[in-house]
Amino acid sequence: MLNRLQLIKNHLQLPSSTLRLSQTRSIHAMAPTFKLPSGAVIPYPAFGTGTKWYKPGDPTINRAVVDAIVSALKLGYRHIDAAQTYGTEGEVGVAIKESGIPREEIFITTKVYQNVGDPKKALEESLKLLQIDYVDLYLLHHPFITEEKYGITLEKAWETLIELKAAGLTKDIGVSNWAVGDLERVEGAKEYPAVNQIEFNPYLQNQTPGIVEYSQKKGLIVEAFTPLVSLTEKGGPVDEVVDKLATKYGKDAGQIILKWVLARNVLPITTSAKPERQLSNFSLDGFELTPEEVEAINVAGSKKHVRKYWTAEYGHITA
Ligand SMILES: NC(=O)C1=CN([C@@H]2O[C@H](COP(=O)(O)OP(=O)(O)OC[C@H]3O[C@@H](n4cnc5c(N)ncnc54)[C@H](O)[C@@H]3O)[C@@H](O)[C@H]2O)C=CC1
Ligand SMILES: O=CCc1c[nH]c2ccccc12
Repeated sequence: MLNRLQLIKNHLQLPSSTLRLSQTRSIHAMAPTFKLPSGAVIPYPAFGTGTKWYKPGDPTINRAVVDAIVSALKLGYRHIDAAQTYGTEGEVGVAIKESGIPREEIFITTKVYQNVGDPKKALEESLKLLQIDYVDLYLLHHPFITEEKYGITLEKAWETLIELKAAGLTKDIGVSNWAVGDLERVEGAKEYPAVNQIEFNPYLQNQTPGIVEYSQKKGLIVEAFTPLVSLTEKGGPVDEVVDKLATKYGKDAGQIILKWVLARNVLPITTSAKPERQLSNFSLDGFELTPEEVEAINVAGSKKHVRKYWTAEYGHITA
């Protein structure tokens, strides 16, 4: 089998069949499994198509975004995190076709934000852009849903996602940026969210008070966006701990942090335009952080608070 560095040099020439996840990830006893109510297991790390790639309201296909997604798929990523609001669902659809990887081998998440007033219409528009007839996971992008602003209540929006799952337009359903109080509002629904995608990293170990423990106790899979903020905003208290561990394990800082996310039983969503980083962020096997090393990052990270998203809504609450 090609070694990973050789892989990076050749990855654009990989045959369209490319690598199968089983070829690129040894099954490690410590590796968490993120199993959904449908029985599907969510691959990780997810490749993000927001943040770096935002183009809201711009329907033109950005080749650089397509190429980045194709590169990630050819390197072995099998989970794409999308959202209607990013404006990049068209690029995801083109990239899946160009990758030559069968659709059923790719776990595709998308989300509804601005047009949450009609989730069915929103999902149908997303499926058209993605060039697929179902998504694997559909999320309410945020909980700030009111009749005044969107013409629908949070509870009704959630019930609509339950209907969309029953109709087969999505295999599983969940939420993003929800706090404990939001989850309590759908406690009595026919189905409960399977996923809560939140901002999570050493500098934000609870996006809102108690949300990680509450979500995991209730059986939700917690997904982490912005896991690498301590790298994108260097100079914080985790740097020394992470750098020492990177040296100890012969890995880069990104791999240490993504491994820390997994050790917290949270699924990381990250992104990069660089194939080398894409490969590095995907290569998370072959080592495990000890509980003491995980705790060292917990403690160091708790000394600094960074929130990048939803500050208008959540402010800078330190959960
Ligand atoms: N549900 C929501 O409200 C949100 C969801 N997301 C999702 O999460 C995805 C990832 O979010 P990000 O903040 O971009 O994640 P992130 O914290 O992984 O940051 C990615 C950035 O880190 C840098 N980077 C990547 N790999 C690196 C490495 N190995 N070493 C050093 N630097 C590295 C690159 O500059 C890259 O743009 C988004 O694309 C989107 O899909 C992001 C924000 C909010
Ligand atoms: O999901 C990404 C974060 C986000 C929060 N608000 C907006 C608005 C438009 C695009 C992305 C986002």
